[in-house]
Amino acid sequence: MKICGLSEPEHVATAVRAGADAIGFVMTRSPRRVSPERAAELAALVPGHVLTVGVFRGEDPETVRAAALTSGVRAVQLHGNHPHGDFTALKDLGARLVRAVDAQADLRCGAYDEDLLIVDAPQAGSGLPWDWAAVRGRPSGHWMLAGGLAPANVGEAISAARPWGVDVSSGVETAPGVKDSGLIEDFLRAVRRTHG
Ligand SMILES: O=C(O)c1ccccc1NCC(=O)[C@H](O)[C@H](O)COP(=O)(O)O
Repeated sequence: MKICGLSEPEHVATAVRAGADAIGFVMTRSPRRVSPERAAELAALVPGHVLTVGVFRGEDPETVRAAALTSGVRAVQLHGNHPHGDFTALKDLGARLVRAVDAQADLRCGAYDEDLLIVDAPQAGSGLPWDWAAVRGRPSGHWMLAGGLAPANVGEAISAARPWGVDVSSGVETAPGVKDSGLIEDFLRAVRRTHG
């Protein structure tokens, strides 16, 4: 269970307390953008058993590397059509590599030497639901479902796609970039309920 796009200590604390496995800091163009320095302050609040993830889209590997080192995140998530070479260039960073793509992409986790695959909506961070059932049985390895998930629909989405994990941002917000502690708790509770 990953909660993405956090920018306030209060919401980091809520996500950790409520049982998130991973927390994402968006360091690319977005209403959720935080600087690498701000991400470092937030990452320092996260205990070791929760993975901190820096989210990027379209930046070159050296920019990603610099931001990852400044922020101290333990994983980097490259969104969209990053070439295989970008993952290869970051292999020695010492961070886990996450590839986030839409359902049209190669859905084999590891095909780009990544450690984790996220299958997302065509428009990342839009909060728009998509046809989750269409990917059922297609991705291989460790993969998370994202895109339009929320407390009220995550159970249905898990049943439809059968992912290894789930990732949310807009669905735990009251406006783009404004997280809500109650919604974060509701989301994590709904996921646990689905898994019995
Ligand atoms: O959140 C953004 O604005 C964003 C911008 C650019 C690349 C990635 C971005 N977000 C990644 C995520 O938060 C999640 O992986 C996922 O897309 C969340 O989708 P949703 O729950 O529909 O907001």
